[in-house]
Amino acid sequence: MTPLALTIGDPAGVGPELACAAWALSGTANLPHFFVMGSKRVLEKAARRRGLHVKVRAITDPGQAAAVFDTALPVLDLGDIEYTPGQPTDEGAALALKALETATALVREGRAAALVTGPVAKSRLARVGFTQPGQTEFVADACGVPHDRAVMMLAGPSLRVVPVTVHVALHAVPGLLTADLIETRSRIAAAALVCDYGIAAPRLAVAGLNPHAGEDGRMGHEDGAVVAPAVAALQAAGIDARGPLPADTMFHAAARETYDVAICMYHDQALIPIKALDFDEGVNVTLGLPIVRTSPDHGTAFAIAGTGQARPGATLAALRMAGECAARRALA
Ligand SMILES: NC(=O)C1=CN([C@@H]2O[C@H](COP(=O)(O)OP(=O)(O)OC[C@H]3O[C@@H](n4cnc5c(N)ncnc54)[C@H](O)[C@@H]3O)[C@@H](O)[C@H]2O)C=CC1
Ligand SMILES: NCC(=O)COP(=O)(O)O
Repeated sequence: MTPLALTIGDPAGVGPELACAAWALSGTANLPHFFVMGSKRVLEKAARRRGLHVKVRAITDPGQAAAVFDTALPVLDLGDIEYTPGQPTDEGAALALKALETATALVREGRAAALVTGPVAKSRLARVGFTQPGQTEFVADACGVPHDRAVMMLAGPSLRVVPVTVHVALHAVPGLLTADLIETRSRIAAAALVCDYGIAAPRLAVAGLNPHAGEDGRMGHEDGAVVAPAVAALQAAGIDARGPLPADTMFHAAARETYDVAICMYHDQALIPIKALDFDEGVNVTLGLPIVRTSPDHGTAFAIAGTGQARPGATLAALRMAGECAARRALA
């Protein structure tokens, strides 16, 4: 009954209200027990604004969450702040960062079963001392895992995708892509699909970088020079990998049946198809870590925070997936 730790995210975003909505739906959605790392007052205000009757109860230790969860949303309280939905502040970013740091430490210590991070705005966090490109790299650093071995995967009912390069400018992508990076990230993804998702022999579809996967070098050299050698190395290691495949025909329904994960060369090549297909159930999960970490696929959605329009599906899916992966690891 070790609970999951859910961070509140940026208080001005949709994180607090979705934490409350998830608790309110936890019975019907069959969610594992969780507690929020954040602010009792912020959660209470967010629930009220959304018209939810959620009792929020402060706990002092994750071990108390199970006894509280059936009647109230447990929170490890980091204090109150002034906040307005949709209007991010440095104070709010500092609370989000503190929640992330504290929750990550608790999961590392085994006092919470997995980390589920609420949405934060990276540009706001950077103003209060956050040095990493995203929460993925923050958690990797906390676990002592090099950034190239902490692999972002987005998973939904229709598709799983891994972006090999992530939060970098598009013009930098060709220079960053190496056969070694593609192979390393693909191997970590394949291993995680076995351990955390119970897929005995994962099938990897590796996208090309250029249109038509380079069209035999007429539309760019990277597919032949970088992606193809990575796929060959994966195959030589006994991994069921194919590619480089033209990315434009990888994501239609019949194509998706032929693989378990699409290895993509850059952020939008991966995230556009999954957010088009599975936005309301998409989970961002970090593979290759000693702890389980998931997150809803969406961001802070400042424009709709506090309006009641934010849909909770991705948060529910992130909690559920974290619980399932943690349970599978506990049994291994
Ligand atoms: N896991 C995380 O912490 C993530 C954080 N971000 C951050 O979020 C901030 C805003 O990013 P955007 O690109 O605008 O993405 P976003 O996901 O916040 O919003 C994109 C669009 O989707 C809508 N939307 C988002 N979540 C929704 C929900 N639960 N229900 C209904 N509609 C929803 C928004 O209203 C907006 O129209 C950025 O600062 C970015 O860094 C973005 C993605 C993931
Ligand atoms: N586009 C995905 C995203 O922004 C999530 O990043 P992270 O904070 O989970 O590293």
